[in-house]
Amino acid sequence: MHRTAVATTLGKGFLAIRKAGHLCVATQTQNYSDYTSREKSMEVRLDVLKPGVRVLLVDQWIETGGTMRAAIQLVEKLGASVAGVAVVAIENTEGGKWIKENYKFSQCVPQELQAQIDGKYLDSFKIFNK
Ligand SMILES: O=P(O)(O)OC[C@H]1O[C@H](OP(=O)(O)OP(=O)(O)O)[C@H](O)[C@@H]1O
Ligand SMILES: Nc1ncnc2[nH]cnc12
Repeated sequence: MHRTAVATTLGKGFLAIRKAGHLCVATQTQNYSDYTSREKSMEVRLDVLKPGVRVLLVDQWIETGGTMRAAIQLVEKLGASVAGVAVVAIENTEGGKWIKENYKFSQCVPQELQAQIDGKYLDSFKIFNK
């Protein structure tokens, strides 16, 4: 949902990378595994990403980094380039660190809340226990 808001705010086009099997046009597929350790595939239509196209990858959360790394591979396999990675939250994992070290990166969560993100529990959730 927020991906489309980001595209609109930046005045750029939006392209969805989807769970495999949902698109009815020719696609490029990328296999990957995420925090569930299950084998998954994502895909993107073939006719948009090409050399010269710059892509800002947007997602809510990076845990192992498997999903974002697969999206990066998909974009790069088609010859486009990753302009940056923007997420709401990123965990301080090996995969998370790799993304931050290798790509222009932005997250919404401030540094002082990082320990809560890594613990997967925000103090603000406590209000729901009242
Ligand atoms: O870094 P990783 O270990 O790969 O995990 C991150 C992915 O997991 C979450 O998606 P989720 O599986 O909850 O699916 P959804 O947000 O599309 O419902 C999140 O939005 C990322 O896409
Ligand atoms: N949206 C999310 N919230 C918490 N942990 C996650 N791990 C992967 N995605 C997540």
